[in-house]
Formats: sequence, C-alpha cells, structure tokens
Amino acid sequence: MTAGPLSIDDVSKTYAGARPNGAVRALSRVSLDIGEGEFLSIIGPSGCGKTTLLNMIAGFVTPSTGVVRRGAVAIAGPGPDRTMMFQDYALFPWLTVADNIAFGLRAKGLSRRERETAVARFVDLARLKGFEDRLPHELSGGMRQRVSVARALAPDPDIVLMDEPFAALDSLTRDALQEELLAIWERSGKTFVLVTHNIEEALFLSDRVVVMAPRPGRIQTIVEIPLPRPRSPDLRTRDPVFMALKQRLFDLLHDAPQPSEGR
Ligand SMILES: Nc1ncnc2c1ncn2[C@@H]1O[C@H](COP(=O)(O)OP(=O)(O)OP(=O)(O)O)[C@@H](O)[C@H]1O
Repeated sequence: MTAGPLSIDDVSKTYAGARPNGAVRALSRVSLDIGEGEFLSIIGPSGCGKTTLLNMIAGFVTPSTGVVRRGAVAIAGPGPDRTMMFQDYALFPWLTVADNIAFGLRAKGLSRRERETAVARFVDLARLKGFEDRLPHELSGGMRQRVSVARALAPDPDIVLMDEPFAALDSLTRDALQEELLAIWERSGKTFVLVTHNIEEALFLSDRVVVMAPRPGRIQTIVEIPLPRPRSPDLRTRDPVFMALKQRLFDLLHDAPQPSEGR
C-alpha cells in the first residue's frame, strides 16, 4: 500500500492542443511537498493550472517533465489511497444516497455487511439519516454535496482532493459545509488538498495556502496560516489575524505578475 507524504518535484505540463502551434504550457517547474494530515489549499486566477496540479496528484494527468511521488513511489495513475471530489457532485443519478456512498466500497472488495456498516457511519457523519433511499435529484444542492463528501471518504483514502467542491452553493450552505469539512478533517487525520477561488474558504480551512500565477502556471508564493485549531466559524468575521491574511492573499492575487511567456 502506498503511503507517506506527497512530493511534487519540478513538474511541468504542456498540453498539445488541437491546432498546430496550439500547445499550452499549463504548469512550469512546480515543486511542492504536502505533509501527511495537512490541509492545503491552492488558489490563483483562472487558467493558472490548479486543476492540472490536482489531477496530477490524483493520477489522471501525467507530468510532461518532473515527477509526483507518494512517499518514495512515483504516482503513475489513480489509486485507492487518493480520491477526488468535484464541484458538480459527480453522483450517479440513478443510485440512491446509500448506493452512491457504497459505490467505492465495492471496488475495495468489502463484504455486504462491512459495506453496510461503512455506509451507516458516513450517512451519520454527513447528516443524511432518513435520506438513505432518496435519489440525488430529490436532494438540495447542499445535501448532494454532503453525499459527495461521504462518498469520497467512505473507502477510507489517505488523501482527499477537492476541485471547487462548494462553488455551486449559496454562501450560507457553503459556510456550513466548510465547517463540517473542517470537523471531518480534524477527526480523520487525512491529507486534504483543496482548489478554490474563494480566499476566505482557503484561509479558514488550511494550514498553508499555495498562491499560483498564470501563463505559464507556477507557484507564486506559499502562505502559512498560523491560526490556531480547532477554528471557530466567527474567525471569518472577527479575527484580526484572519482579516490581515485575507488582505494579504487578496493583494497577492491582484498583484499577480503579468504574462511573461507562452500562452
Ligand atoms: N486537456 C487539456 N487540453 C488542452 N489544454 C488544457 C487541458 N486542460 C487544461 N488545459 C489548459 O491548461 C491551462 C490550465 O488549466 P487548468 O484547468 O489546470 O487551470 P485552472 O487554474 O484550474 O483554471 P480554472 O480556475 O479556470 O478552473 C489552461 O490554459 C487550460 O486551457
């Protein structure tokens, strides 16, 4: 079983593009270590390669040069140690809440009884009790996202990758889900990597925030978030350190260097 921290070692990615001369340099010389149990967020303007980086950790995209490792082992494809959660929930519309959550458990070869125990636990954790037999279209957006969280966590991956998971939600639901996600992360000891456009979300949740710049996509800077844990929701409106970090991240994003090369 693969284990250990993640290391992204001098990774670049160029997509060939459909047209001649249409190559896109999506990432240039990105290096980053992500500790076990860390909550790390990646922010940056559209097109700076955030999703590409996340997809490389997931094993969906291969670097053009450089390597992504889990412990000593190069990541060559998706694996049961990593799971990805998407903005559009990616639930199977024809499966009930319970069957959606159970989906990844079948692949792990668990017995029916073990699957039922795990589903019950994650139904509880995601506050979906009483909704086990509903279909996704019968749920609100916030509930669908909670199913998505439960489905990602049920197979017990070490690393949870999230691409704008709350972008489609209203701000109240989003705040509530951030708090739930934080509580789940605090209890789980897992590594969470979140791509988001939302500065407050990144700040509230993370140990570190990676700020990326575009064209070519690269790491501009990494900001440590020294806010103590457990974090209380009113940090977001009352804490002077939170406010100062928010301003700093805002300035970093808006002073992003201008395009220098490629497309
Ligand atoms: N499969 C692909 N083929 C060709 N070009 C791609 C592909 N995937 C991404 N790109 C290009 O690579 C660059 C980085 O894209 P990526 O989706 O990683 O950025 P992003 O920071 O996640 O953007 P956004 O915030 O808009 O989601 C963009 O210019 C994009 O058009």
